[in-house]
Amino acid sequence: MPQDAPTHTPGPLLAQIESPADIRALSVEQLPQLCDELRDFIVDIVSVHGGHFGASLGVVELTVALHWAYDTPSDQLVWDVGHQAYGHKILTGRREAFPTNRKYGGLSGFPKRSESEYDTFGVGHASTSISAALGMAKARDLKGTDQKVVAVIGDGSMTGGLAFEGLNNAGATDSDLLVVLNDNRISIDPNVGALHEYLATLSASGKWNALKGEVWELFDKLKGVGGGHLQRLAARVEDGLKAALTPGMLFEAFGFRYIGPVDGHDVVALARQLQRVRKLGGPILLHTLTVKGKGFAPAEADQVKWHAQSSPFDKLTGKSLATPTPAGTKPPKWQDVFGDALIELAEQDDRVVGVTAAMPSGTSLGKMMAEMPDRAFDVGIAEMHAVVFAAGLATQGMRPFCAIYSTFLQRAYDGVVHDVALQDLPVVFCMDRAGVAGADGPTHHGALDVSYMRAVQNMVVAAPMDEQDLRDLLYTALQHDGPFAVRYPRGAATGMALRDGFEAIPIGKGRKIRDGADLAFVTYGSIGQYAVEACERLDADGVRAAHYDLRFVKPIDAALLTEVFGRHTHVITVEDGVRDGGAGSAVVEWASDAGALDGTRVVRLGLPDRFIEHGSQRQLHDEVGIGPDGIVRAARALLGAEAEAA
Ligand SMILES: Cc1ncc(C[n+]2csc(CCOP(=O)(O)OP(=O)(O)O)c2C)c(N)n1
Ligand SMILES: CC(=O)[C@@H](O)[C@H](O)COP(=O)(O)O
Ligand SMILES: [Mg+2]
Repeated sequence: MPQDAPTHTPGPLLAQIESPADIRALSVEQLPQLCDELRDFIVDIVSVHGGHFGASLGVVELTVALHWAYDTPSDQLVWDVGHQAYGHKILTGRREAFPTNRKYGGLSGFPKRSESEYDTFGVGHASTSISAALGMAKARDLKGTDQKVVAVIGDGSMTGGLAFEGLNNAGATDSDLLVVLNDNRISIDPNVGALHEYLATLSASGKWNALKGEVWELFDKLKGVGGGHLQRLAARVEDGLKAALTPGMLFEAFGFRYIGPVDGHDVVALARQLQRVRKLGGPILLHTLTVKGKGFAPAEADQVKWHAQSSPFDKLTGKSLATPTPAGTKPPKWQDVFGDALIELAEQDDRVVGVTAAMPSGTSLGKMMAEMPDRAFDVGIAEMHAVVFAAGLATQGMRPFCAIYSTFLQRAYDGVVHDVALQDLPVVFCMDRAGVAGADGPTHHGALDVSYMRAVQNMVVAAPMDEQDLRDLLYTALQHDGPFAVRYPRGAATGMALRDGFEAIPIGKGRKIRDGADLAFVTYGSIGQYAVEACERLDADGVRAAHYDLRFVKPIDAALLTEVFGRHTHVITVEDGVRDGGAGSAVVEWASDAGALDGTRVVRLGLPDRFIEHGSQRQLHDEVGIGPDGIVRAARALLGAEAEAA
């Protein structure tokens, strides 16, 4: 357990739960107490250590009821996204380790197969649970075993196309599969789309459900009396009425037996319901209604804010316990620089529109949605759709800026290639959370975008070293008549003074940050700030390093690299992304093609060819050697090795 993780005391019943078998030993009447204690424990831990919050509070009863009614880990429980699985982790042998959640070397914030046999499927990205669960169910059928498979998916995650692909496939099979639709009527931000509206009508169908009972009773009576003609007529009317009025008709049409909506906070009723459902066969969808943040008043009142918490808070009032930063001293977040710049661009140019896939707060596109609701679109958790939708907008002369986290854009790669680049459409990919994302870990690191974007024909691929450059690159992208990708990281930018307005940057033009005779750093993106620090530290050693900021990996700045390779025999490239195919590769490929490599040693610093776990961004940068220490070390090693060889 990391050293700085204080211990927390669970309630008496929770303290006895070492595994779900202990939950199953409880009577159903004891479950409410277990839920109360579990909820308190989650609040206790997150109030000190931070993490995702509202979603786990909302599924406390569902989690307890599932582990009570199902025989986990033999029965397979698949969580979608997994940010709501804190209760599951705590109940499945990880209570004592839970204070290490999301910390460097500690538990993962998401279910992870290597962490526990109860984590049946690794998650972090949304909408995968139904497909994965169906795969497990099919494997079971093929192997002739009899375990049950349950997918738990939220209403937001259900807006993803992948979820529908899973439903479509599952509903056409006779495999036993339970999908629990945990409907709390919110995503990270307010949920959107027609499905959201549909679910709202189902949720409101409580009155109909009551009436329905009476209507079906009447039909049963009618069928039991009178002659055959009356019975047949009653049966036909009943079928017709059911088809027309049954809540969940959409899911029934997908081949699922729909049950619900049920109160997801009545743990006793829910546990009994699940016990009954476990005995049924075929694809079933159980629709539970829950409240995100349940039981913690501030989180219920502001569900967007309490989706996750990064700093400590008072566990009674919710008041932040973080040391306040004096006003005006906090550098802006990269995402806000983007969000503000986009509004300015949109004010200047009617063609500018914004697109996000369910991340208005995270990308700060929400600012434009608030100011220009007609020109900024949240399309739901639907990255592929977002990209193709943007492509469609671009065919009609609009200039879409697609703000998508680097990691989530992976899901839309075919749209990037087939729908945007191949048609040379002017879509701007604003790839937020590029580089290591931090506590969310490997599912969320934006590790691959430099490599995957570099490979795409027609694409301009850029990254700002500071926020002035981000603004200017966005402006440059707007002037460009083809696809353009720009990446920037999670967290705070430099805090530099920004000039008014924008300046176009010639496409493919990097810049020299400083001269130096002993070696050259060639950096790509905001990680270049570490090289600035490294240069200062090397100065103190009497090593004079030059520093070049590439800005573009495609097209790459041939003039700048001609200077680098013309003047230096020691070059270190630095990037916050995988080394394979990344900016360093681009530099070496250019030098090789240009015949400029001759005698020059190039060291490429970046993410290695393995998945990087979670921790703070700085811890992870240091781990892989792209923090200031690592850069200085690499420089000394390179120069030292040469000195030794001489
Ligand atoms: C592919 C993908 N896109 C976006 C996200 C970011 N994301 C994480 S949770 C979430 C909202 C999920 O909403 P819902 O399924 O309703 O769960 P809730 O938080 O309401 O419990 C989003 C958009 C993601 N994890 N994966
Ligand atoms: C679970 C999920 O995908 C999001 O909640 C994600 O953790 C948000 O990350 P940021 O905090 O970087 O917006
Ligand atoms: Mg939801």
